[in-house]
Amino acid sequence: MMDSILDTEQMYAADRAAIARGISAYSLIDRAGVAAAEQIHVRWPTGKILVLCGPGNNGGDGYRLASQLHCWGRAVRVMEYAPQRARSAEAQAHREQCLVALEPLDETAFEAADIVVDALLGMGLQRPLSAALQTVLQSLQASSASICAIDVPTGIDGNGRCWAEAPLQAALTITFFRKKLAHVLAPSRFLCGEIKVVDIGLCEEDVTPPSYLYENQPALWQSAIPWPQPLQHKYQRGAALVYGGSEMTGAARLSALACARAGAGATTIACASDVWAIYAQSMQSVMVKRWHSLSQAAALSHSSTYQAVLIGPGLAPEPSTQELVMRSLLQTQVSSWVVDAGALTAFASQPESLFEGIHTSAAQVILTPHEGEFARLFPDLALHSNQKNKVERARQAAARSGAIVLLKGSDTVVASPDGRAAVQTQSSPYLASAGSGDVLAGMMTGLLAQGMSPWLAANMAVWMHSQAGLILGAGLIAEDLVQSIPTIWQQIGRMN
Ligand SMILES: NC(=O)C1=CN([C@@H]2O[C@H](COP(=O)(O)OP(=O)(O)OC[C@H]3O[C@@H](n4cnc5c(N)ncnc54)[C@H](O)[C@@H]3O)[C@@H](O)[C@H]2O)[C@@H](O)CC1
Ligand SMILES: Nc1ncnc2c1ncn2[C@@H]1O[C@H](COP(=O)(O)OP(=O)(O)O)[C@@H](O)[C@H]1O
Ligand SMILES: [K+]
Repeated sequence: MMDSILDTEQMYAADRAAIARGISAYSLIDRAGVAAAEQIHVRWPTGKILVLCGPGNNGGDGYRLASQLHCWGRAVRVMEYAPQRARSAEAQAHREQCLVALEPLDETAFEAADIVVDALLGMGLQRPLSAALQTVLQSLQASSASICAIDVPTGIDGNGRCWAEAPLQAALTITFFRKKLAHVLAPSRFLCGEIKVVDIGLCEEDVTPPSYLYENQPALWQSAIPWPQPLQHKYQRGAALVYGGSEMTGAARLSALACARAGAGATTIACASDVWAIYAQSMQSVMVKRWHSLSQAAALSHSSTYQAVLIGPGLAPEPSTQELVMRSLLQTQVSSWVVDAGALTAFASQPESLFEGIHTSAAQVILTPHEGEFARLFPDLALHSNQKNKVERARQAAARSGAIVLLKGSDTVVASPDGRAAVQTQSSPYLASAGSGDVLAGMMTGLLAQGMSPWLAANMAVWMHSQAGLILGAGLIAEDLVQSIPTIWQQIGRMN
């Protein structure tokens, strides 16, 4: 079973479940403090340590880890923020037992420390930081000390919401039991630096109901990889259809090549007859089929010739695209569909009709919007009009549309209507390049054509795409992503 990712509420609930089965709240802080001290000692074996303790249980962890580091002979100072504030009994107990002298917070001391441990505020943050605390964070950031955050860098809560003008940027973040949303979603993930998850005695059974949110890692889809079988011919490996546009013909070509390299045995581009020559001249392994009318185009996906269809890359966001999507999808016999780009924007004025089509269709659909396309289909769930986090927004969109929603970005989220969701946490900003999304959609279609379930194909494609971005790095263009797919397959092959 994969480790799940928790939101703040789920973490507090897991805490309560662990306490109910006999681990005391005092010992949770005890374990957290000792485990964090170990990590700090290993990462920075020498140097003067300053621990900043806040008024909550995050501060409780700070007192405990300071004592532990002191026992190991480290030079440690402890400074308190809001010491007079009422705290939990267990945080108070750890404060009283602290083996290091408690000093008032003094910003001039930051520069003298080699390592500053931020145990000011943790995931329980609920309101904007006071101006005084923001100033403390600013002087800490300006100092030359290495910053180690306990649970989360002060200024962001467990769900990744930012409550500070300038939250702290840590070099290392030590968190407990499981990663929280703040550790996987952008931009908070980038404030954490390296992230270490340590054990404090909680177990997956303490998370009830289960979170169903995971990091997108090979363990999620590895056992379902469609390796070709010795006796298969190309159509048994899987056939895919990619609808090509009439103006931006490059998009569908990139998608089709990525689809073929992802392993579809036969990939076909379908396009209007007047642009057939453009496609036919430039494609070799990919077949090109021409249609003369919209009904002919739609009919191509009414038979079971193909196992997967991709519609959208390079298609104009206009009524004819909307009509093509509806007419092809409603009567399709192809089980898996990817709807992307122009085919998403075509429904901007009436997203409900797309969702109705998806609910009515026999196909399983993956929608692959970036935030802009997402805002057109789900305006109330858009980034700046909804306070909810990206996982929640994608989950609601999936439930509403009946499709798997793959919401792109530096923290791509895949959410299924059944509630499962996954976040891609390792990626490359060089993927922000024209045509990169077309390659992603194509790879997904290739995996679907080979019979992978939409949930797994979506996640595997996102992972492969990110991996290609990480390997290629600076200078990559979408064509390179296509070229690198065999290397990614070799990498996956070596994992097995
Ligand atoms: N299983 C767990 O979740 C465990 C959590 N532990 C620690 O406990 C922390 C959570 O503890 P708490 O719930 O006490 O929360 P925090 O320590 O994060 O802080 C909450 C406290 O700060 C106050 N506060 C909230 N927003 C504020 C603001 N903007 N300015 C000033 N004060 C503010 C609150 O009134 C409360 O007193 C975690 O981050 C973690 O470090 C560990 O002790 C052990 C186990
Ligand atoms: N800053 C970033 N870091 C990592 N990946 C990114 C970043 N920005 C975009 N991407 C990825 O690059 C791809 C871009 O897709 P899309 O926006 O559809 O572009 P296009 O339409 O030009 O192909 C998506 O897979 C997205 O997740
Ligand atoms: K903290």
